[in-house]
Amino acid sequence: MNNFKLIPGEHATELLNAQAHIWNHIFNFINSMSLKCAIQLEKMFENDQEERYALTDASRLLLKDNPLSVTPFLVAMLDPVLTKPWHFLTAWFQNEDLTPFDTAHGKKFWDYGEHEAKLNHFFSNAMASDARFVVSVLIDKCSAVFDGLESLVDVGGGTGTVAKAIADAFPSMECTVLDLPHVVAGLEGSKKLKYIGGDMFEAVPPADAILLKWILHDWNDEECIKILGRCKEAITSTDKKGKVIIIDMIVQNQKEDDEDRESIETQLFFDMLMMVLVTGKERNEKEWAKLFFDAGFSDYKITHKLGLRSLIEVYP
Ligand SMILES: C[S@@+](CC[C@H](N)C(=O)[O-])C[C@H]1O[C@@H](n2cnc3c(N)ncnc32)[C@H](O)[C@@H]1O
Ligand SMILES: O=c1cc(-c2ccc(O)c(O)c2)oc2c(O)c(O)ccc12
Repeated sequence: MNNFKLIPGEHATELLNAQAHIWNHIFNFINSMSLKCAIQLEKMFENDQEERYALTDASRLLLKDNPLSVTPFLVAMLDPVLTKPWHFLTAWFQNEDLTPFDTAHGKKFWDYGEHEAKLNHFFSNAMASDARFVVSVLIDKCSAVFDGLESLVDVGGGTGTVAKAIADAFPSMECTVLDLPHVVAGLEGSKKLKYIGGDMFEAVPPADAILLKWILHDWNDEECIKILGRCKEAITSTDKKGKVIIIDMIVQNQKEDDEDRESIETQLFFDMLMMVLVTGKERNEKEWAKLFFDAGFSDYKITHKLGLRSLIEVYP
């Protein structure tokens, strides 16, 4: 193997560029890890009291004390428990395990969370920080979605960040959070806000509206149809016909121009994340529509863009 030309002369420049390009891909994870380090050292992203410089919007979202901070999400996603499964993608493609998370840890994500307080805590904080962000935009920009509703159940509503904010903003609405018993254990409700420990695959309490924020992307089509079926029962159990309100991504179609490249790439990162941690995926509009009709709904309306996610109202 020592007598052939490794690099044909005329292609040397192209090959060196290709090598540099691959190096960039190899070390992409250094971006994530350096960001995590900077956050943990709490050295950067300080507000400058003397206003010599201004923070960008992105830096502001990394401030520890900003209620809308994305830092809890970063801390959870880059914890070794959630990065380890990526080393098991190849093994998972060749075995029968449900997810790479199972292959790495020997159990499902939610069984792990139930028994490991640390993951449960990181994950709850990550979800709550996003929930604060989204619900403030929702109440500010999309309040018409809640017009005329007397009751709402936030299915998989976690520790109740969204339901609490909705109950405060619309005092005539009765809000309920349904989540797994270990998630809502010990949480105190109020007159306008109830917590129910249960299983959304079994039953969803009746209401005018069911909210599913960041739920359906965690599950495969068959599982989603079951959840949506329970939601449909919940909004049609009286003679009043309610609606399901979904907040999740609608994967954009690839376009010719570069404008939406980063957005689509981020949506596809989430698609991979859902495959690695749980049994879910991100869906395009056609795939969403099929889910709704397969679950027995008759119509849907995509009303608002919430960054990379959308608000979808689904009608029985
Ligand atoms: C990705 S989190 C989304 C939390 C919240 N909706 C938000 O967007 O901030 C998914 C939630 O679904 C809950 N969950 C998972 N399986 C469930 C089940 N079978 N019944 C009810 N809730 C469930 C989890 O505990 C978790 O709180
Ligand atoms: O690590 C994750 C795990 C889950 C998840 C865990 C337990 C469940 O019972 C469930 O239904 C979903 O969902 C995520 C998610 O939805 C994200 O957007 C980002 C990360 C995750």
